[in-house]
Amino acid sequence: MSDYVKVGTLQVDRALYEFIVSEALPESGIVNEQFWSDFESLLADLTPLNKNLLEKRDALQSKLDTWYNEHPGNYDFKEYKSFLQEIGYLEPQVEDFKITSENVDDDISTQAGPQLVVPVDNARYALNAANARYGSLYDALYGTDVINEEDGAERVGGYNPIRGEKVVLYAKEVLDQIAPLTASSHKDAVTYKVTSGELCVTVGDGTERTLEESEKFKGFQGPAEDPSAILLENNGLHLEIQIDRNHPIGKNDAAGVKDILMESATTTIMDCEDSVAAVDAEDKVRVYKNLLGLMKGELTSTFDKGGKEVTRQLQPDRHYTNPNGGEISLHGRSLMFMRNVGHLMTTPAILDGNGEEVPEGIMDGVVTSLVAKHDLLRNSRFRNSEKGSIYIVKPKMHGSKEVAFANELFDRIEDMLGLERHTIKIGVMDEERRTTLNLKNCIHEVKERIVFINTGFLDRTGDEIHTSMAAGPMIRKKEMKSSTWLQSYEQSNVNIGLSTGLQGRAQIGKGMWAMPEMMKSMLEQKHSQLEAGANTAWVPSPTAATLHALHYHKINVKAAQDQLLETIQDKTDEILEVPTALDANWTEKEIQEELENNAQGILGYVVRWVNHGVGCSKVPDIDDVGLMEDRATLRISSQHMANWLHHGIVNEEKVKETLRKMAKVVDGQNSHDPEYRPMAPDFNRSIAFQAACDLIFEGRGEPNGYTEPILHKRRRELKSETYVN
Ligand SMILES: CC(=O)SCCNC(=O)CCNC(=O)[C@H](O)C(C)(C)COP(=O)(O)OP(=O)(O)OC[C@H]1O[C@@H](n2cnc3c(N)ncnc32)[C@H](O)[C@@H]1OP(=O)(O)O
Ligand SMILES: O=CC(=O)O
Ligand SMILES: [Mg+2]
Repeated sequence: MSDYVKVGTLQVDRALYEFIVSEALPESGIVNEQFWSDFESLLADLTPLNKNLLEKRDALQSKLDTWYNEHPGNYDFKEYKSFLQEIGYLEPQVEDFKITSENVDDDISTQAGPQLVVPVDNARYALNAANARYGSLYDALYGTDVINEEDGAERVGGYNPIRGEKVVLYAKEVLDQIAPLTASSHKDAVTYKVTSGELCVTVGDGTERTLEESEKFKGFQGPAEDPSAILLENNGLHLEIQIDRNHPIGKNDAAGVKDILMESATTTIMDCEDSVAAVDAEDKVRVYKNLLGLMKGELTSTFDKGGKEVTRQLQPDRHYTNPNGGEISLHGRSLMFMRNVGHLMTTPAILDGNGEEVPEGIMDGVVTSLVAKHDLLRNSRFRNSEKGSIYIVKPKMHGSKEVAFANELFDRIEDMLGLERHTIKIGVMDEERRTTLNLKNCIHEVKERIVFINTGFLDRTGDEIHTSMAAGPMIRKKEMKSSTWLQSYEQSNVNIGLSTGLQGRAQIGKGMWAMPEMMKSMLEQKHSQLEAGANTAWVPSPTAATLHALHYHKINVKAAQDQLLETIQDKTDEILEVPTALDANWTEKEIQEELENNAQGILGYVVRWVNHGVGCSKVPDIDDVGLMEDRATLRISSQHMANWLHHGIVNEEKVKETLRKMAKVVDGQNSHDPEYRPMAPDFNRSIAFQAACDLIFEGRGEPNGYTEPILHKRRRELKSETYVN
């Protein structure tokens, strides 16, 4: 139960108050009384603006619903577009301009590489993510389906040398592609050494080879004649050949190579948003504490792994001798962004003078910036930003006024925390339809602090369904990825990013690979995001980051972007193509399959969210493929079901029956967990099951189809029940 401390007119939950006063404020250069009084005025000034923006969202949605209802079936496109202009949904476009963001770390501005996302409330995972700047290629290959299990190469039990051999072969082929040797293969190497500043590789017949492009050799560790590590660089990404003839793998390798370490997650998003379940002050403090620990370099996590106690902490930087005998050091950790929540939710962690919950996005902005100020003040043994910037990702904004509001919030936070103007950088998620359509204007509002745009296609799909809910039944979920609106949205995002000068200053990012176990498919497909002009793209795990890094070695993103700059076109009309299936003639089997797949994903995710407070889960779909589910994927599934219900493709009874059936399946999938509370057979008593029902049956009326309001309400209900019992 909440216990509030009165500070001025604010009431601050004691847990949050104590965290701020005793952990976040000391050494930040900010005085307690001043902090709270500035926070109070900031809230007083900005809360009404935040509310107005949310009202505007609802007003526009209501106009859209009315319009679609008045224009059933195939409407006149020109008329539709004029209507969107009239209501201000399509904004008049600003004049051409270029962004001017300064003090952006190279990891963002010029280095192309994978972007990892991690729920920051999980310290073990968050530390793993921060440390995922470098990852073992051998482990990534051995542990995933990239290497097949044929001919005795199964992934079972202890180390399988047949599999190991395949891994080494694959990895050496990677080396041959990234840093080829003159007239030889790395497979033939027997020694690596450094002679007169050059990498010298002796092959099987005793001949000496070197790199085809000698400038790719950047450094080494250990003695030049017998190095323990060789550092290479290609397309701005590093990799390290690790040599140890006493190591179980190295001793069986002719050149003593024990592993190839790949520079992997160049940047990481420490997520406070869709992969996190944080519904009250207790939860928010857990999130903020981990962030503070990361920024002060003090976070540790101790856990049991394979029967052994392991303590994880941040990795130090990496040091090498350069070819000329000098020293070089490289970041040992991924550059961290912090994803704040959007403008929608309020939080009971602070109540304002009227006793009302304050906007959670404002609180996140203030507290995460305060926490990150410790990095700028060098209150840590490590640096996150060498350039003295704070990186915040702002999700779920609709249109340029909402981006302008985020800009104003950041200005105010900078004033409050004594930071220079534009110290706080912004990553703008292009994941709502109104932002996609007005992206140029959105970027313009933050042109001095923007450091990324990213196509969050998952939320964006949810918003596509919700916005045009009344237009008709939507195409099936799996068809969305190839639909016109989505493809044009992806292209338009890159076009606008390039034409507003993001190249060389900021990231143009693409979305999540949501099948964490399908790494072979990822390797086969995710390079297309780079070819489409992205210099970063999201991955769900460190292993995926290491494998995705291979794409950046193959593709020179800057060259791809330069080519795309030649062919920029306006895509507005295509983006406006609503993905309805007005003539659909689905069979009963297809309809049931769609329902069951959506229901399984919803229930599998929601049960862990509501009952266990887990915001991101791997949930099997009906084909038994484990999918990364977070609030954005939940938004899609629940809105899709709500849409088919609304248009009579399915009826309420059928949906309920499917939910009950799939709840039993999900219970079965979780039966190994002693903490798990089954949803069946007493469905009415399961708060998680009720939450899933609400998300579907009330989905049409939820603001922009977001799932947060229902999830928060139901999780709080469960928490209060647990405290009472
Ligand atoms: C639409 C959007 O907004 S997408 C952005 C939000 N989504 C995310 O952030 C996805 C992040 N990924 C995850 O949370 C997880 O990978 C999941 C939930 C998908 C799968 O988790 P699990 O089932 O626990 O994974 P699995 O058992 O295969 O692997 C666990 C190991 O991988 C590590 N791991 C998995 N994901 C991550 C991650 N994102 N960052 C760091 N480490 C990770 C864990 O630390 C653990 O290793 P450890 O034992 O050494 O600590
Ligand atoms: O946040 C990412 C998305 O796809 O949504
Ligand atoms: Mg999103």
